[in-house]
Amino acid sequence: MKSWNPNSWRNFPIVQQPEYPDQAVLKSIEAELNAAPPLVFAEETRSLYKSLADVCEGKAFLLQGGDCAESFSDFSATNIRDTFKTLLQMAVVLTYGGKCPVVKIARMAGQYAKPRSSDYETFDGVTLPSYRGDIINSFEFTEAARIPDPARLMKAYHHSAATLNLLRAFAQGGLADLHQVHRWNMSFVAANPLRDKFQKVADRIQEALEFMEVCGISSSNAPNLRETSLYTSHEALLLGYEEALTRRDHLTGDWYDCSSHFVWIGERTRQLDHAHIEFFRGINNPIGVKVGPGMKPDELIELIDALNPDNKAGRLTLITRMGADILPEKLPALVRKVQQEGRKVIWSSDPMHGNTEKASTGYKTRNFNNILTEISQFFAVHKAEGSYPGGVHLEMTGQHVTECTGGAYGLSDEDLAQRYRTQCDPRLNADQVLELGFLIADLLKDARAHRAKK
Ligand SMILES: O=C[C@H](O)[C@H](O)COP(=O)(O)O
Ligand SMILES: C=C(OP(=O)(O)O)C(=O)O
Ligand SMILES: [Mn+2]
Repeated sequence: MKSWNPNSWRNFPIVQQPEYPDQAVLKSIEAELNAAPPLVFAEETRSLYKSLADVCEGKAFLLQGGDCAESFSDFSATNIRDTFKTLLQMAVVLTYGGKCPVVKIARMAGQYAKPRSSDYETFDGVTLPSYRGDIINSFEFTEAARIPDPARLMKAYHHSAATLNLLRAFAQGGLADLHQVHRWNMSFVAANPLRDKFQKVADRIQEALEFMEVCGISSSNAPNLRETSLYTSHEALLLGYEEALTRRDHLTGDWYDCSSHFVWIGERTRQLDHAHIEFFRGINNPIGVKVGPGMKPDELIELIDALNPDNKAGRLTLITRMGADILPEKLPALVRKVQQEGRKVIWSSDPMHGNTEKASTGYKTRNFNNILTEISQFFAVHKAEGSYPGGVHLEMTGQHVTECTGGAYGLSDEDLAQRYRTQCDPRLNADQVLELGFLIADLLKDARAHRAKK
């Protein structure tokens, strides 16, 4: 491999980075971070890599989800717990309905940096620099709040550490025990028909557990029933932060970005000759890259070669985010090319970012039907091309928000004002996630039956 260092990205062009007024302060905080303990261990990252190799080979399904932008003000045990439960609930629906193991990756414990379409935003005639995520500046709409502040790197690190600590406790300390399956329901509406549907799944699982207990298999002797693996991820946009948390693993001598288990490159920063590709090629984490409608088949192969030159299963997840209308036109050629060239990748569908629209009431929103349509089209293309639809990537929360329209409750443009809380993009709420979970489970079951016949 061409020589690489955690800081070699600094010799490449880069976009979507803040301009800090005081470079000396930035340097000293980056040094402080570099001396701080890693957030994750390389060995954990390697187990995720292995699980993702299973996804790549069609033996498991990837569920990745969480906030568009985590925020310091929403940081609380309740919010972390509720998003965790929502992810678990969706995972159990997919595992049960799709008859398939599910690898769970949260967009949590580090999802603090945001690329923006525009450097400035205007409200009521006032124009200020855009909000770029809590690791960079503040959401508050004042001139002072929008100045990038390096102290926020340290704050993001500590918030990530505390979030991760709680997620590990939930995953291993009892809440994820399958016997707790009834407690994972986050539906807000008592009359939700899907609530009953979920209760039925939970009852069937409970019955199976009781039967297994009679046979001598219980939480006390079967760790798989008692605990789960939940990994973390974020868009590694702010490379100064990522560099500071990149460490050489003592066991293998390889470099890992220890800010989270999985990191991805966003649609706006994946230029082949730019800094993000340089940084990512040298870290040994499993990684992702967003693939929008502008991607060309040859360019995709170049990107894959840059990021996964050894063609390892599990290393690279292509997260397509095309838009419901455009996907059927653009995705087939990309899939065909990757198949022809024999590249091992995971195909995951982000049905959120290509379907953002402005509601008549002015809110940035996404419609449930468009989200579902993009996912259905994604499954249909992979069925036609003989490839494996390996996962979904969702912006979602366990909070009772009204940010995406549609779904079983038919949220309208007018309803959005009730609980519109996001600091960046609109998220699915727990009811909408559950609904989507059942629909994806059917698609997954069909995809797996189709593959089994081949
Ligand atoms: O989360 C993704 C991007 O940061 C987000 O979609 C950009 O939003 P904007 O178009 O409002 O800048
Ligand atoms: C920035 C994001 O997406 P994209 O890079 O696909 O626009 C995101 O996932 O929040
Ligand atoms: Mn987003």
